[in-house]
Amino acid sequence: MGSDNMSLKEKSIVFIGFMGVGKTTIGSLVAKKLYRDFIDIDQEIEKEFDMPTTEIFKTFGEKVFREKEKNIIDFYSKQKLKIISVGGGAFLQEEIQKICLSNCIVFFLDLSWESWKERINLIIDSRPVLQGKSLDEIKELFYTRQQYYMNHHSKVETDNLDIESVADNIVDALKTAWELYDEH
Ligand SMILES: Nc1ncnc2c1ncn2[C@@H]1O[C@H](COP(=O)(O)OP(=O)(O)O)[C@@H](O)[C@H]1O
Ligand SMILES: O=C(O)C1=C[C@@H](OP(=O)(O)O)[C@@H](O)[C@H](O)C1
Ligand SMILES: [Mg+2]
Repeated sequence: MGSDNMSLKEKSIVFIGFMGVGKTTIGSLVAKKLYRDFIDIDQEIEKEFDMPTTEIFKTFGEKVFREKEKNIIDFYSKQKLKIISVGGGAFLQEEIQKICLSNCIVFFLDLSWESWKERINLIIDSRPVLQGKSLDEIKELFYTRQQYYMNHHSKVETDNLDIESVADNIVDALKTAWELYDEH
């Protein structure tokens, strides 16, 4: 496996990080700025099941969701020039980590717990993993999950930055890397 035949510039970009850090919003904006296709893995899963994630969890269970998540990520991460946002639970699967890290450039969107908890109301209804949990339980999940996100190529700080600024920082970082490592 791997992507030895792909130049750095052709590699797809993958965004990882905890629920609500902005993977979908920022990924979509970065795609627009780079004139690339944007793929949100959750949206692809929802299209396949023709129902929202919360319904998929209720009807088929998390295991079925995770299997579909892996298959869709495997499909898109092997393609060139895509901007891909995966769900916050994707990197809990070692196989997904391996596929993304070997084929793509993986950006970890980092946000502190203090900033994250201000955002909870924006996402709670659409994230089945958070539902029925106390704030303390969510905090524990937040910190437990961080170890999986340590497997990345580049970390992006997002605290106190609006979506536009984060996306611009990512585009700048990519352009610098592409120039530095341009094989031609
Ligand atoms: N840098 C930011 N500043 C303020 N709000 C943000 C920022 N990034 C994302 N958001 C908001 O947080 C919510 C969750 O964003 P989303 O892109 O769905 O996150 P994820 O895909 O990581 O779960 C959205 O309402 C989005 O507008
Ligand atoms: O962290 C998780 O386990 C999940 C995160 C969600 O995506 P976002 O990270 O985009 O919210 C979505 O894949 C699903 O609700 C499960
Ligand atoms: Mg998302």
